[in-house]
Amino acid sequence: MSQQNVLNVVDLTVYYYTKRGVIHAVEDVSLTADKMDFVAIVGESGSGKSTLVYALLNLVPPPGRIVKGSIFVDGIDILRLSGDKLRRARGSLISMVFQDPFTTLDPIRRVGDQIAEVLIEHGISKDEAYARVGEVLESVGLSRNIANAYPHQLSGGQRQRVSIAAAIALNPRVLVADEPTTALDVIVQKQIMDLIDRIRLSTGMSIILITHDIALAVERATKIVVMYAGKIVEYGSKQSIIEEPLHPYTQALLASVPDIESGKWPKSIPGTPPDLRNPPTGCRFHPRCPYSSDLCRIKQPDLVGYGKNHYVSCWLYIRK
Ligand SMILES: Nc1ncnc2c1ncn2[C@@H]1O[C@H](COP(=O)(O)OP(=O)(O)OP(=O)(O)O)[C@@H](O)[C@H]1O
Ligand code: NI
Repeated sequence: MSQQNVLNVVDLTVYYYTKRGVIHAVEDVSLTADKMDFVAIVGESGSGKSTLVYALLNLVPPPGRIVKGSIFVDGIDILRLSGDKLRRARGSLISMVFQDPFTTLDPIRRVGDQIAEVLIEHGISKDEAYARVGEVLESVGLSRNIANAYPHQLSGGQRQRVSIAAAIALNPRVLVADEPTTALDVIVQKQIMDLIDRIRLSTGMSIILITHDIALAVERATKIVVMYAGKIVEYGSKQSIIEEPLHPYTQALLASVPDIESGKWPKSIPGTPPDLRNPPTGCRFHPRCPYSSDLCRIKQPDLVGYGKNHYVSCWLYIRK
């Protein structure tokens, strides 16, 4: 992996230690993002997508714990930081936009004060912070006057723009977003995605976005990460993944995208995702895989390179 990667995740493993057992939510995940990359993380519910991105900011809630791994942003390992250093890294190196802006915005404070506070905490003077608030609100397509509004006076789309403004106010290298548009209607969803893309292209920020919407990933991403049961099963440039999906799970996911032109119904993937307290042996997808063999039941396949910028974890592609 080159030194130039803005984000470099190495062997990240995150478990939840619940009373009913240890949930293997993210296991040995490695991935990279370059400047201006738009990485879409896809996979069924419960596959570990949110756990992975919360870990990127060292924000996994208890009873979750990062068991091992490194997360380098610009060469700095976020997981080796604590206290003030960690707080400063959040926001200036990597920051996050959540699904529901109500969870991040304080309902009883003006939005401008909330954005300014983030800047002041990072050592910026009050005057400079308020000047930056106006600027960053405009950069997300809002008027400067919005600074005086309270969150409830804004529409859902405006609120999400405010949280994006707060997240990018310190010009982080990486912007992480966990399904940032699911609470919004379709037209506003597109506007917010256009905004995120514009920010990426104008600042060079890397975007890491979780989505349930495969069509959105196909439309916007430069890289696609496919997660299944806490593991990356396939990962690569968007082009290579859609032109030549290798993993049977990726093939099934892409086949589940409704084909509007042909009027075909989407195919759902037979079976259900496994219980991560006791994941299947070998390849975690083997119980649902139409191609599974004895080897798949016994031994976990490594994530191996297949062509340029394309990695897959499947025995079908490993010379035995
Ligand atoms: N706070 C928590 N305590 C215990 N287990 C958790 C917690 N958060 C997530 N998990 C478990 O970790 C696994 C991965 O969950 P995660 O939320 O990361 O998946 P996801 O891919 O983001 O799912 P979704 O698409 O539904 O948002 C699941 O088995 C889930 O039940
Ligand atoms: Ni999630």
